[in-house]
Formats: sequence, structure tokens, C-alpha cells
Amino acid sequence: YREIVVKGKRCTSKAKLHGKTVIVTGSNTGIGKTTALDLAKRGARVILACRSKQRGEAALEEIKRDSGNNQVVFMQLDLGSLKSVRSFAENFLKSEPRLDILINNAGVQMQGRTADGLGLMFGVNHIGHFLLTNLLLEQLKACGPSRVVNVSSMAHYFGKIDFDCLNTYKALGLGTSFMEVLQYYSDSKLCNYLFTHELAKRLKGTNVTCYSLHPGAINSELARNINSTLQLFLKPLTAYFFKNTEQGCQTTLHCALQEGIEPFSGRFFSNCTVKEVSDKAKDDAASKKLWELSERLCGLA
Ligand SMILES: NC(=O)c1ccc[n+]([C@@H]2O[C@H](COP(=O)([O-])OP(=O)(O)OC[C@H]3O[C@@H](n4cnc5c(N)ncnc54)[C@H](O)[C@@H]3O)[C@@H](O)[C@H]2O)c1
Repeated sequence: YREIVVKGKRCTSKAKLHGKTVIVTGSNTGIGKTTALDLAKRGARVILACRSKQRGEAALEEIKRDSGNNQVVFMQLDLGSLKSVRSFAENFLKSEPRLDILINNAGVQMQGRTADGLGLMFGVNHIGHFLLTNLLLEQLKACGPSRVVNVSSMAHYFGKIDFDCLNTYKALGLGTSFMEVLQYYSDSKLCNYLFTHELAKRLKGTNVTCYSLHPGAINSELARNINSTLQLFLKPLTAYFFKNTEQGCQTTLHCALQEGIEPFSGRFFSNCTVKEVSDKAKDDAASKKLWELSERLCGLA
């Protein structure tokens, strides 16, 4: 089990990234941090787009030290605030001349609301990344061939999109029970897939490609909000049966770097391999509708 599932396949690309710029959201911890470290070791200029200044700057020092690369920069980004996403994009475009790879990695699995009144998981996991990507798309096109990588999850299989609920701004993500939190998390991860699917269609004919992925079950901080007694019981199990964050970033790296996967733009990857998605996810009408709704929620329409 550990050999096949925990270790899994590794990204085999030997790509070097000197002169290239990459953004990784949520890179102060978890697989975002190990992704950023790997890209820094390859010579990229890596922008750590993180919510917490303190934790982001601590990760910055660690990544600079461990990669020997000084081209690592912290830029504050709270995906739960449309204002923050806009100001991040503005600062980035003002100060950085290029963007080659955008990795939408950050994610939450907890109830709450964003600054704009959306359900926290829908708002951070989907809407924040939707707006960020759209604001940076022209830069990606100008620097092509370039890529957008959306970290989704196998949990999207259990997701459903309730458009009525979204339309009335009711809080997709305001779960009260553990099971509701899991449901809304899965819904937001289905949004990640549908967004990628629609984005690939809209990017046809450009030199930007996009991918979504399941990183595996990872021993990270994602479930930090589960009650502490359950945590005590779960920690030893996840430490043994789940991937560590270095193993967990391999599919993200594969989607960001692997040569020759461009014909699979819009597709879903797991274990560094293209995978079929659920029938629900193969819904062209739903991905178009979600795109249009997301544009309205972000004020892009
Ligand atoms: N851990 C798993 O088993 C697992 C499985 C499938 C998918 N994923 C996905 O992988 C991605 C990374 O998760 P992880 O396991 O490394 O968890 P993690 O909690 O260690 O990392 C998540 C990162 O997102 C950041 N973040 C949260 N809210 C933010 C906000 N409002 N603005 C900016 N950044 C914010 C956090 O600060 C953190 O850096 C997530 O999208 C998650 O849904 C994880």
C-alpha cells in the first residue's frame, strides 16, 4: 500500500525554469510550500501568494535557504476577499514583467464566510482563484507557452452545484455539521474542475493550457478545523497512510512542467496521469453557467 499509494508516481520532468516566473497560492504550508520549493530549486522566480504575512515570510526564508535561490518573493493575497485579489493582481502586474505558470493551490475545508459574504469554501477555493486567473490571463497569454494549474480533489466526485443557492448569494459553504463541511468542500472542488474545463475551451487557439488535479490524500494542515480529540486519533493514521507533502506535490509539478501534455488541456490528473472524471463533471452546460455566474459574483461581467 505504502509503495503504490503513498509513494505514487513522481514528476519526471527535468525542466529548468531560469528566467520564468511562477505564482503558487497558499504556499506558506502544505503541498503549496513543497511545490514552491521544487520550482525554486529549478531556478524559477517564485511568488509566494499567501494570506498571512508572518507565515508567508517565514516560508520565504526557508525556501530561499533550502533552494539556494534568492528569486523568491512574498506577496500578500487573501483569496477570501475580492478586493485583496484585485490588489494582489495589480501589484503583481506592476512589479513583475512576466508570468509563466499560475498554480491555484490554496484551499480551505472549514465553514465560514468570505469578506464578500460568500460561503468560505466556495469563495476561497473557487471564486478567489477564478478572479485571480482572469486578472492574470493577458499576462499568461503574452508570455506563452504558459500554464494554469488548479488543485482540485477526488472529492469532486461527491460534489454538486446548486445554482439556485448560488444565484441568491446564499452561503454555499456555511455547513454546520462535519458532513455538510465535507459536502461543500466537495462542491467547491467540483467548481475547480468545471472552471478548468471551461477555461480550456476559452483558451483554445492561444498558447496557454490548463489542468486540474487530485494531489492524493496528504498529511497536511487542511483538516486543521476538525475537533481536537478526533485529531489526536487521526494524526497517527494520516502520518502512516497519507502522502507527505513532498510526495503530495508531484502531480501539481507534473501538470506545471511535464513536456507534451498540452493536448490534455482542461483534463483532470491524478498520480501524474490523466484520469476520467465523474459524469457530473462532464457537463458543458454547467461549466458555462458556473463561469457566467462567477463573472457576475466577481464583478467581471
Ligand atoms: N490534504 C489533502 O489530502 C488534499 C486532498 C485533495 C486536495 N487537496 C487540495 O490541495 C490544496 C492544498 O492543500 P494542503 O493539503 O496543502 O492544505 P494546507 O492547509 O496545508 O494548505 C492550504 C494553503 O491554503 C492557504 N489558504 C487558505 N485560505 C486562504 C486564503 N483565504 N487566501 C490565501 N491562501 C489561503 C493556507 O494558508 C495554506 O497555505 C488545497 O486546494 C486542497 O483542497 C488536499
